[in-house]
Amino acid sequence: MSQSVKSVVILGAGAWGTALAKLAAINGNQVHLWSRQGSQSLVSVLENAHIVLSAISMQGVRDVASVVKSSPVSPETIFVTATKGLEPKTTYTPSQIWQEIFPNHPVVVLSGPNLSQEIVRELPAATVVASKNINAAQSVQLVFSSSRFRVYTNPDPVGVELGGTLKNVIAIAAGVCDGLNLGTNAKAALVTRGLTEIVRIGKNLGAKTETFYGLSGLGDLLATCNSPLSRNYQLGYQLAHGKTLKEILASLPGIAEGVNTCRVLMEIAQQRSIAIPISEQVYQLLEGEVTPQQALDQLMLRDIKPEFDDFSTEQMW
Ligand SMILES: NC(=O)C1=CN([C@@H]2O[C@H](COP(=O)(O)OP(=O)(O)OC[C@H]3O[C@@H](n4cnc5c(N)ncnc54)[C@H](OP(=O)(O)O)[C@@H]3O)[C@@H](O)[C@H]2O)C=CC1
Ligand SMILES: O=C(CO)COP(=O)(O)O
Repeated sequence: MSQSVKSVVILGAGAWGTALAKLAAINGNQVHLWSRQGSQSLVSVLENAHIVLSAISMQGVRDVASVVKSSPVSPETIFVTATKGLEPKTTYTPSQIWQEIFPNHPVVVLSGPNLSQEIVRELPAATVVASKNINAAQSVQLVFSSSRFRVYTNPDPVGVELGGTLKNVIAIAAGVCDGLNLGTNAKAALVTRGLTEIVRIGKNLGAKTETFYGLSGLGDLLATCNSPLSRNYQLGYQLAHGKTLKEILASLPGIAEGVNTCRVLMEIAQQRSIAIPISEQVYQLLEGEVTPQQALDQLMLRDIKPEFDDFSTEQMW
């Protein structure tokens, strides 16, 4: 694989930004890792950047994107977003925010089963780069692809982004499931029905259903729901052990985006009348309205129904 050296700016020196900076540097790219706490100004690092990748947590995305907007960037710059969240005020995904602020630049979503602690240990992993602009997605693919990180392109940025974002809510439920010792059958049922909720929401928001069965959907759901390295899973696990949300957040290493995402997700589901029973129980649990055991009972005692929403269609999705 050959390519010209690119100037890559990574915004956010948290766990994921640091891991991605390492991956881009492996291929000989010129990488600048920017943090608001560092000494370099944003203006100085953005000069001549081919690729600007944001690994900022959701709450900071619009602020940082607005500051980038007021800095000189090349008209050729590709923006990449690796954030997994939803904006409370607008319900926008991060890529929708970047595209709104930079309407004339290509925006690429990078998302997949990518627990950063495994990636910094140089364990093998795969991810997806998705964009309406296939050339931009391929440029980003070349920057990050290596013998330890396999990068696929995909033409459905919203689907890729929603898979990575919505699975965080199900990962909280999966942590609760394991924390309550409910067993492998329960966990399989939870994750599978969780995927159904993700597909329902995603389809309604214009994503392609098949995207959710790929790496950025099912792949990331499996990784996050089965690993204690996931902050969202950990949060659910500790809730099941009786800790309060406040206590857990105070000791969690980094952000658990599922908490904010769950609130925004509930709003979207209510506005569009979409059934998301598992996510709704996660919401009530986070709000302190139910205990983990009560959430489980509510799910098990729901009205019985067919497995699929519409069995008359030939394709199940
Ligand atoms: N860790 C992982 O395994 C993965 C994480 N992600 C996603 O990547 C995103 C970041 O996650 P992660 O790196 O783990 O989180 P961290 O909590 O480790 O880091 C968050 C980063 O965002 C920065 N930030 C937050 N708000 C602002 C702001 N207003 N202005 C400037 N910088 C800001 C923080 O800066 P500061 O340090 O100065 O506070 C920090 O660099 C999340 O959306 C997460 O879901 C995606 C895939 C894998
Ligand atoms: O998104 C992730 C893995 O793909 C990271 O999950 P957490 O944010 O739950 O740690």
